[in-house]
Amino acid sequence: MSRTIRIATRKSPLALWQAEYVKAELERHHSGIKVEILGIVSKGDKILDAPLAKVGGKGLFVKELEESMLAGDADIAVHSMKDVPMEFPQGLGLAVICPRERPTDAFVSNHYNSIDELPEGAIVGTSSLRREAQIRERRPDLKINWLRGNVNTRLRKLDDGEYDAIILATAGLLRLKMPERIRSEISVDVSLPAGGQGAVGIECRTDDAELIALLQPLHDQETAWRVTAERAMNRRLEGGCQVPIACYATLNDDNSELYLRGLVAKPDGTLILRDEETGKPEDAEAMGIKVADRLLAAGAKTILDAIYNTPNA
Ligand SMILES: NCc1[nH]cc(CCC(=O)O)c1CC(=O)O
Repeated sequence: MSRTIRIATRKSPLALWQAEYVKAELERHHSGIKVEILGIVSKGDKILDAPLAKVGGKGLFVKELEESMLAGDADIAVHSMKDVPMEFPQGLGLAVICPRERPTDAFVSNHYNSIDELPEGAIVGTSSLRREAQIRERRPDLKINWLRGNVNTRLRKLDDGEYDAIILATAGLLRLKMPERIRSEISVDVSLPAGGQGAVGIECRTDDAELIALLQPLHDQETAWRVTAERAMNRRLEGGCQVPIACYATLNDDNSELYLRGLVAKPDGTLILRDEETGKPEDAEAMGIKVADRLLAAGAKTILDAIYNTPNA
């Protein structure tokens, strides 16, 4: 088939890696198609000194890519599933979820090997309330400082000595070919990942059946079941990646059982509500909702309302 597929992407190194990955996979599966990458500079990439919520919120990056597809300038957008909002605009939808990279958080430091090795009062950089809460629960003595920017910027700030350690997604460091930066992978028992972390999704117009068919070989059903459960939980809790919510699902060896763990935390780590559910992969969505509802009943709503009502969040 001779068709050109245009990929809209942010121009950060990670976003470009994801776009190049999808381009290579599409070319591998379909000889004869052309794939072009259309880099879009986002407002969120230009304004780095303000909390993301103030520049337009968690969905800002995605919205600009969606506009280019709706305008007909691009055919697909490639997203990190962790950053994709729960609802899609009219006419757009998620066509494919690609195989997941390692979903863990990574401990990155030039002096220490793990959270437990950090000396008392050490400074840890992260701007994820999810990571902050879980670190504080384990190590209330540590100082957690704000850290934004793309992966390279964050690493430079670490190297400049502003932090004793920083926390980044393992997947990002592996994709950017910096495995040596990972001093240790943080166990999911210590830092439960964000919903969708490590997975890449492809969004396109829902009326483009030919394109959706071309994308199908990139789909990974195991990742899709896991991410579906995680996102269902997030959706019920109305959480994006700017809230202290973690959710992580795994499959057993023969894919007969899906195991979902979730938590909602006070950012200061003094209260972390945890819940879990086991079920059939086909019931992923219902499992996510069930865990979320139990967390809400246990007090998650009070925690989340307090965060949404904090002016600087
Ligand atoms: N919040 C930003 C973000 N969104 C996706 C990744 C990379 C890993 C992934 O695809 O989940 C990262 C970087 C990070 O959290 O360190």
